[in-house]
Amino acid sequence: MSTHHSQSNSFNHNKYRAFAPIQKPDRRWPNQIINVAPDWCSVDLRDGNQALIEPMSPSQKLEMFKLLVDVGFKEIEVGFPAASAPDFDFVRQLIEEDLIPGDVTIQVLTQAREPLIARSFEALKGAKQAIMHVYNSTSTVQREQVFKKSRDEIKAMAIQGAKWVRDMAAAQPETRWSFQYSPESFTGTEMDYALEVCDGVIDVWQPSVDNKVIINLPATVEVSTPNVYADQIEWMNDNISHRECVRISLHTHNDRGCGVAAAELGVLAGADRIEGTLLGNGERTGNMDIVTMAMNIYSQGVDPELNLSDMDRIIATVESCTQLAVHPRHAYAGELVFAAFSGSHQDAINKCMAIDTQKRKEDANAHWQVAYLPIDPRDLGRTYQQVIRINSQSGKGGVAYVLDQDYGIEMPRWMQVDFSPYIQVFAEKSETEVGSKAIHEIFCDTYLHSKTAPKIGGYQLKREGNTDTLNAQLTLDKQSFDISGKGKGVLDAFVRALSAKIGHDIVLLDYNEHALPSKQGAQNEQAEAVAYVQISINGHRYCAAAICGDIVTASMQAVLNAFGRCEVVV
Ligand SMILES: CC(=O)SCCNC(=O)CCNC(=O)[C@H](O)C(C)(C)COP(=O)(O)OP(=O)(O)OC[C@H]1O[C@@H](n2cnc3c(N)ncnc32)[C@H](O)[C@@H]1OP(=O)(O)O
Ligand SMILES: CC(C)C(=O)C(=O)O
Ligand SMILES: [Mg+2]
Repeated sequence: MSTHHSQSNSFNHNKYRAFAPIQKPDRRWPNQIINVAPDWCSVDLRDGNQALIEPMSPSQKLEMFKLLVDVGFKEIEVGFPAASAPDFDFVRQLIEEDLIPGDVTIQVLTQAREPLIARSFEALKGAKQAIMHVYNSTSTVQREQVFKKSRDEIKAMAIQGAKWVRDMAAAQPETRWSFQYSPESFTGTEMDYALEVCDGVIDVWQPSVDNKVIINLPATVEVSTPNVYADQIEWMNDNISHRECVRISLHTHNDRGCGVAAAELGVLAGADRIEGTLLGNGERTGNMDIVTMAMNIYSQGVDPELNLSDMDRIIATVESCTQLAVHPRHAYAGELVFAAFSGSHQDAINKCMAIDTQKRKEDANAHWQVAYLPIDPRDLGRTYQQVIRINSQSGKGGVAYVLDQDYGIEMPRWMQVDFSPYIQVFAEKSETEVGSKAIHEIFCDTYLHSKTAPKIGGYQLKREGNTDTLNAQLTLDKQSFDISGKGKGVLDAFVRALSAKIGHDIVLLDYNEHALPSKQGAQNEQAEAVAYVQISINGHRYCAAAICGDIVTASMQAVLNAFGRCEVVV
């Protein structure tokens, strides 16, 4: 019986076949952990570059190279010099202008073709140390359909390539050479055959423990779940000849979205080295993203041996060199990856951050345990502004956090409850994010700048025993009037005086005050204080605040501002 799916030509799963997992009863990698960083090799300037709409210009390449050096890469694939004059010239520039630090080894890629290998050696003339990376495709599909060659013929191509590399390197002894071989499309290659080819190349190069060869096992196209890749790597790790003289390197792509996962599982399976690019630019869906993998390692308390703390520079450089924007949700680097808009997340982040701040005062290495934030955003130069952001999904905690961080306004909880709906209504109406300036303006308009509130002109206070006697002069609409009252404390006396004046009982429900941080850049400026009050008149509650150099005036003005919000007229 035909189904809708089988009738459709354009979306027909029947033309695909499941990837056959390899049988591996002795699988060990699931029980391993990554407790040391692998050796990293950046291929931004080669695999990343060859995938761009417009390959990098010489100045972009140099900018990228400098970034890679500063981040801490010790091995950098700088190009495919036989491909084009700009690729060749860039390698020459690095060598002739002595731009390669002593502890950095450059690497170039070449096909297993004599003229291309010769051109690549020419490009590397005068290099102190270098890796010559030669590849040929070994997969069934490539053998049968692209090269139309038998297994033996493809193996012979690899071995011949290895011999050319060996012999041409011997002719340039001033350079300390390392050799790298990639059975390209390794994951689509029968394992016994991939092993046979790699062993053949190793046999030509005769590595030693002191001069190892690199066998790079690429997932040129990601075709399986990452566990299958890990099985393949573990199998190669167990069976390759002269393992002690070989660095097993991984080079994964991201076709199924698991390039990082495959590389991580491959390291569990015994690999020593990882090739990838910063933020994952590369062929099709990209190369394995080294930023993500290194940060994953970092987040487990292991030194990734790359310094990614200047994430803004990494993003800016990658974007300007590749002309590709970093996705706002890109792991660790995206603009939104540490941002919390939703109220419950903000609440949890706030509470955990408060505890973390205390913990960190005592121990800089205290365990980072902040809900919703797998790592401390400050490690990557991110600020709290990028963490707590306000829109219609936010709650009182987030709004309070923004006012506190940007304006030093530490709203008490009862006022947060009162204030939150004002922001909610604004966010719903504007249908946009509400910035901290707008939040502050709404706070001032709501609580500080009541047009109908009288202003304190002056006051006199006398204390006898426990009783304060207060006379205060108020102004409203250019008219002045006096009020007076007695109470236990200034505020009590003031509230009684005002109640008597208006003929309604005012009940002071809540009161908080604190000093405000001095404004940035202001010198010798008198510190200001803020007072927050909640009063009740005729069963209705009103909140307000006031800011003043004198806390007594601030507290009385806050009561007046709250009073100004009610409908009762003096
Ligand atoms: C998975 C990867 O990323 S591999 C790296 C891929 N990167 C690039 O290709 C970018 C740089 N490449 C180039 O600029 C060009 O391909 C060049 C200059 C290297 C070669 O260009 P051309 O000589 O025109 O050959 P072309 O690229 O079409 O290659 C196809 C030929 O090379 C052969 N070939 C391809 N790869 C290899 C290899 N690794 N080893 C030996 N021969 C190879 C093919 O069988 C084919 O041979 P044929 O012409 O006899 O059919
Ligand atoms: C040249 C090789 C390593 C490559 O880029 C790939 O297979 O993806
Ligand atoms: Mg690749």
